[in-house]
Amino acid sequence: MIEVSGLRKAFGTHEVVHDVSLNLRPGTLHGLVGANGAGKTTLLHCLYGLHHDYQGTVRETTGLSIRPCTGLLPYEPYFYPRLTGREYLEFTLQARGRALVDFEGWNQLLELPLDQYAEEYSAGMKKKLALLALLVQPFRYLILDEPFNGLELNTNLLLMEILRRLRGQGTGILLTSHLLGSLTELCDELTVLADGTVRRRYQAAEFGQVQADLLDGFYQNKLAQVHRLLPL
Ligand SMILES: Nc1ncnc2c1ncn2[C@@H]1O[C@H](COP(=O)(O)OP(=O)(O)OP(=O)(O)O)[C@@H](O)[C@H]1O
Repeated sequence: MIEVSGLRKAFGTHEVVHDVSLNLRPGTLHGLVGANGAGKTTLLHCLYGLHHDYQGTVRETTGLSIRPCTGLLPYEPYFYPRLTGREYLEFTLQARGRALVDFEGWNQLLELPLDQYAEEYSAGMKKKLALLALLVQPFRYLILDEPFNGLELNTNLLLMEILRRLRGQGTGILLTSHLLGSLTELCDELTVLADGTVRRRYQAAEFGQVQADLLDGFYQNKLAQVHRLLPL
């Protein structure tokens, strides 16, 4: 299991993650929700080791080093210029010292033009390529930052089934999304972040309360403001 304990992360003097603790267990789907700027991406980057200058601990409890057994889907995947989709996939395998595999089975699902330059893909195609690079190799953990964002409806439904299957095979998956319905349909556990702290955790049996907790007070205040700005 990946265990995060007492995590604090600042950019300069601005602390954006304050004393966050959470666990990611193998064979579970753990959703992370929170407003824009709540600290979700920063937390994921600390877990994956993209930030090292944090306080607290992030560890795999069996002693594994996290990065080699974990795949990260970044919020905005970046691709080197003049690299085709296929070359990018080959590069990601080689970078981890893995043998090349046949991509076609997975690409029958995502239907990418693998021989075109990845930098020329649409935003949704780039997201699919970054996902494909994770799906063609085995990982004990996956960290997915907004995996559904920008994907067409069919692919989102496929992705949900793929994530359920990976969970069934024992993968521990931590994902962020602003699509609450997708998270409550998919996840075993939700953590709500607000202003860099854990506001509340929910187990699946409690998911019915999440929408009311997250939205009702916020939405009623904003709705009153809309009515003030646009009186009928
Ligand atoms: N490189 C950086 N330098 C300075 N501040 C940063 C940096 N990255 C993030 N922040 C700040 O950290 C806070 C948390 O940002 P973060 O991207 O983690 O939020 P988020 O919850 O993922 O938001 P969103 O839902 O909009 O993606 C924000 O106030 C943001 O401005």
